[in-house]
Order: sequence, then C-alpha cells, then structure tokens
Amino acid sequence: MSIQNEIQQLSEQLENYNYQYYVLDEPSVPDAEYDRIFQQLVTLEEQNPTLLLANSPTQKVGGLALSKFEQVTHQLPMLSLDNVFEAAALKDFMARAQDKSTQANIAFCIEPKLDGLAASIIYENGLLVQAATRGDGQTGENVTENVKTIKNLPLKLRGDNIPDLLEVRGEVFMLKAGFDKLNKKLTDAGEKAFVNPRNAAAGSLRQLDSKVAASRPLAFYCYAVGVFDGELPNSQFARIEQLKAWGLPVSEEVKKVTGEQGCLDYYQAISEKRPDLAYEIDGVVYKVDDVALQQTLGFVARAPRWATAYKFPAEEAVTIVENVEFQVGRTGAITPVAKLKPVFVGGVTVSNATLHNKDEIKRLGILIGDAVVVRRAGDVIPQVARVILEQRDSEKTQTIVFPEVCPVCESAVERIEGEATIRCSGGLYCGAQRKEAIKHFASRKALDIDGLGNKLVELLVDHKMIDSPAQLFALTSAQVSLLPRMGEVSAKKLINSLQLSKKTTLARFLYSLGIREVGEATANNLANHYKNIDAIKAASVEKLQSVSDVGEIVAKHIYYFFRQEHNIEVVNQLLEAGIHWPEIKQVELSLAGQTFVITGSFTTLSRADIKTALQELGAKVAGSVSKKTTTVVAGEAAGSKLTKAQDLGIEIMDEDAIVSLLNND
Ligand SMILES: NC(=O)c1ccc[n+]([C@@H]2O[C@H](COP(=O)([O-])OP(=O)(O)OC[C@H]3O[C@@H](n4cnc5c(N)ncnc54)[C@H](O)[C@@H]3O)[C@@H](O)[C@H]2O)c1
Ligand SMILES: [Zn+2]
Repeated sequence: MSIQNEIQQLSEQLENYNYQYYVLDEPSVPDAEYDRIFQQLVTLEEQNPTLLLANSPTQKVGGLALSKFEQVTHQLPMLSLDNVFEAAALKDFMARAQDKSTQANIAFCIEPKLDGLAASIIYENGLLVQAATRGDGQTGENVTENVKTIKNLPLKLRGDNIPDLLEVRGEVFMLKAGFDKLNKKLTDAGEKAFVNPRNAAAGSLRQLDSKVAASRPLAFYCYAVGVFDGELPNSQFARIEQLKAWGLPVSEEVKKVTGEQGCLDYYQAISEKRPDLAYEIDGVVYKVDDVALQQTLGFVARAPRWATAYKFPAEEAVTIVENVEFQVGRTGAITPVAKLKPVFVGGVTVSNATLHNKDEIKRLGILIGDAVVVRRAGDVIPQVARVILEQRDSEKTQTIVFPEVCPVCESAVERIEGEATIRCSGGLYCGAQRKEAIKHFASRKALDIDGLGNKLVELLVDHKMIDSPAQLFALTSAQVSLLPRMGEVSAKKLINSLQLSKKTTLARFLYSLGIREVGEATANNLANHYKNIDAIKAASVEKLQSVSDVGEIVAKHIYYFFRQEHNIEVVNQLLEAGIHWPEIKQVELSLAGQTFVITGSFTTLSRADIKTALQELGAKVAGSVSKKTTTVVAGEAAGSKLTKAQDLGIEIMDEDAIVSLLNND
C-alpha cells in the first residue's frame, strides 16, 4: 500500500471510531487501540508532511454536535489535550514550557484527568444560563436543561466579586457506583449496558428528555475558565480555588507543584489512589500554572501547548484468542482459559485470561479466533471484557468445546444442572486436587491426624513421598525425617498419630473423602442412615435423597464420587491400610418421616442441638412451616412461624416438651 493510501485508510478508521465513540457513545475498540492508530497516523504525517490531509483526525477535535440539539458556538474554542505516555515525554513537555519562561523553576497545576466529557457552563450575574457540550470544538450542543439536573452543580453562584459573565469548563462524569447501578438497571430492563462510565456520562448528558438525564447519576468538576468579564487571578491553581470559593465543584486532588520530581511523585501517588477514587480517571493533566505563560505558549491545531495529559498505562487492549484450554483448580473446578496472542495491558504482558465458565462464554459470545478486548485493572487478573464482532472472520473462528474428561486425570467430568461450573469427579485421585484432598483428609473434623498440617502435606507431595491419602499410611519415620526442618522425634510422632488416626468413625471417614458439599452434618446423616460404606457406595441418586439434609445436588455429588473407579481404588486402599470404625448399632428411628420446624430461643439447649438430636432420631428439620410440618418446636419470643402453626392446627411443643421427648428416647 502506498503511504498516501495508508494515511487515507488510518484517517478513515479513526473517523469511524470517532463516530462510534462521540456520536453513538458506543466505542467498539479500547481507547488504547484508538491511541495506537492515532499515533501511527501522527508518525506517518510527520515523516511525510506533504501528505497531511487538511481534515486529518490528528488536526481537529474528534466530536460532533448532533443536530437533534440546538447548536451553540463557543466564543473560545474547546480543545483537546496532547498525550504523553512516559516520564521522558513529560519531561520534554516541561522543558519546552520552561524554555519560554524568564523565571527559573516554573510551577505546574496538576489535576486528575477525569474520564467523562467536557462541558462549557455560562453564568451571567451568578446564574447558570447556558450549558453546552464540546462538540467539534467550535460548535457544541445546547444541553442546559440536562446540566441543570446535575446535583453537585449550583444554579446560582455565591460569594464576592462574581464576574458579570463567567464561563467555566469542566468534566461531566459518572461516579463508579452510580455507573454500576445504572448498568444493572439497564440490563434488568433488557436494555443495552454502557461500555464504561465515560460513555454512560456522554449518553446521559445527551438525552433529549431532561427527566431521563435527571435520573442518571451525573456529576461535574470544573477545571478551567473560558470567557469572563471581571477579575480573576493569574494562576491556574488560584483560579480553581476561586471557582471553589464561588460554590463550584472542583476535584480535591488538584495540586500546585514545581520541578519534575514533584510532578512524577503526584503521578505515582494518584496511580496508587486510583482504585479507591469514587470516579474513573485515565491519567493526570499537567498545566503551566502561570496564565501569562500559557498565552505565550499558545495552541497547536487541536490542543494547547501549555498542557499535556500523562495517561495511565491502558487497562484495555485488543488481541486474538488463539485457543481455549481447560485448567483444573485445586477443588476440581474446571475453568476455561483463553490463550491470547500476548498483549501489553495494565502494565504487563498478558497471554492468558480466564473465561470462568459456560455462562460467561455464552454472555461474551466468544469463539476461538475472535478479536477481543482484554482488560486488566490494577492487580485484578486479566479478563476478556468483550468480543469485537466487527473483526470476526467466520472462516477462522471455531466454537469452544468443553471436555468430557478431566484434562489432568481423565476422570469423568461432572455437570450439575443449574451450575455453570463443571468439575473433575476424581477428587481423591486427580493430580490437580491432590494437595487439597490430602489436607482435607488430615484436618481436624476429618481423620484429625495430629502433626500433619497443611505445610507438611505440601512438603510430602512436593517431595513425591505421597500422591494420595492412602499412601500416608505407608510412610516410615526414616522417610519423613528426611524432610527439611523435620527431626527424628517429630517424624516418629507423625507416624504414631497416623497409626492412631486409623481408628475413626464412619461419619468422619465419609467427611474425610472430600465429596463435594458433604460436610460434617451430611456425613453424619449418611452414616446414621446407611451404617456402612458399601450401602452408601451402592445407593442411587433417588435413594440418597431420603437421607436428612440431602437434596438432589448433594445426592448427585455422592453418586458421581462413588462411580469413579479411581476414587473407589483410593477408598479401598484406605480400608486396606487399616482404617476402621466401630459398627453403628441399629437405633430406633422413632421420628422417621416427621418434619419439625424450630423457632424462638431456648434456655437449656441451643437450636442447633435440638436440630441435631431430632435428625438423629430420623426427623427432617425444615426452615419454614407448611402443611407438611408435623410439629413446631417453639421457644421464647417465637413469632410468625408459631402463628402460622396455630393457624394450620399443627402440633406445637414448648421447651419442656421437646427436652422430655429427646430425653425419653
Ligand atoms: N475507543 C474509541 O473508539 C475512541 C474514539 C475516539 C476517542 N477515544 C478516546 O478519546 C481520546 C480523545 O478524546 P479527547 O479529544 O476528548 O481527548 P482526551 O480525552 O484525551 O483529552 C481532552 C479531554 O480531557 C478531559 N479532561 C479531563 N480532565 C481534565 C482536566 N483536568 N483538564 C482539562 N481537560 C480534562 C476534557 O474532557 C478534555 O476535553 C482518545 O485519546 C481516546 O482515548 C476513543
Ligand atoms: Zn481430574
């Protein structure tokens, strides 16, 4: 392609992005991508000055005043800002300004670069009479009625010496919290959410119906004076202070600084503060403080020479999804991970981004081969923010297929209806889950192996001494004492407590297997219900649900667990290693088939105790009263549940009655 064509093409691309951004308030690419192409064009134009187009996007302000609004001509044009992206370029900017000054060490006014849109607001005799957007810089849109609804902006100025005419300029923006709320409201109503707070602010300010604008959480901060008729200080910083004194909102973060170090320190400090600010900022604006020196420095086509924006490293960038792989987490969750063409974003090179689960993939509508926007803000892990559909090439894309077996251990993948996450069902066997499984196995409520803490489990696995809980029982003290910081005495102690832990209960053993959602209480109920492990292994999903507290999902987890050959192997190995428990006697389940509800407070027993005791007798304990309820146990200050039970004519027991019921058995 000839350079001329290339310039033409880049210009058209930027015009197109400008249209999406400024007119539709719906950018298709991240700002960093726009800035990259803009810079490409600037470089080409600098190298080929004769090819510079009069109407080049690099030579003008990007916006447009829509004809649906009344037009306003700005008395002083509203310009954009030049950008720098690194300390060296900021230094050059400062040096150029310093060169034009007769004074040593000129001062800079430093302001956060608010990420919203610029507005010009005119006060006559202290009253707000007109507000306009920047538009193309010469002509903006009359948005007076909408601006009047912005809550932190006064309709009337206060204080002394207010100029007869005062044009303030500043940013209309949206607080992060307000933005999140608004987007939730929009998506709940089936409408399209805004891509970012900037576009939400622009879209809200340019509503034809000011009632809609009024309902949007807009805010305003002043950062400049346009035309005025009266007295104003000759310093940018002092002017901001003056605006504040007249009751106008300004950012708390504005500072006056001299010297490069001061400027860089501010940048550093606000970068760190950024995640905690209530509003989005995308950089810092450095302005020559002395207004006379500003005038000396003047303007170029689209920006003043006396100010520059030092932008933060982009938090969003465009790249390609080259593949999708599946990672197994330490609890067995299988997560799709997008393998990206490496891209620099948020200050680091990113080549992976989690896609979380099926639902997220569906929401994004993402395919392998898609161009995507990757986001990395602060220390948050990189995310795929959205797909750039305009760039999809259907011949180069393919759908994401979820695996049938675990990519680490090849156990079957468990899919639970209604759950977005799929899981490896080889809990005891899977290499990815090994450490967690063994830690859980040894924990206090499980086999309670004294001296086998999490650190030691990690060491044992890392030194390849064990790879399943069953192998713990084959360890010798000679082996264990080879581990770092492990003396002979503590090694012997460990082997001893391993021996002791073999005598356990069926409930603890079940719990120790780490079956998903089988906690202590469920393990107890299972043990009491089935009394031996073989019966549990053989139970169907349906049968399992007759156990107190076991619903369909838990029943499926248990069922799947015992359908995995590898899990059965480990269970058998554990039994062979000598794990045993006393036989569970056949107790009379006197309350089988009954449903209790417990309400109010009790003095001699806790509610949890009553619940467990009832469950041990075979009763179900429910949370709310219904026709199925057999008995309501009502303590002190029982409320609506008691009333309902009375209405339904259900049996009611007070504390004395329940205590005697539980004791008689
Ligand atoms: N993603 C896209 O498709 C797309 C398209 C067009 C533009 N853009 C983005 O917009 C930028 C260009 O927009 P722009 O011309 O508004 O420039 P800009 O946002 O880089 O800088 C100028 C603007 O900064 C704002 N600002 C915030 N705080 C300020 C302060 N303290 N003092 C002065 N001004 C302050 C004002 O609104 C001002 O008009 C691009 O660099 C790009 O990041 C993106
Ligand atoms: Zn696995």
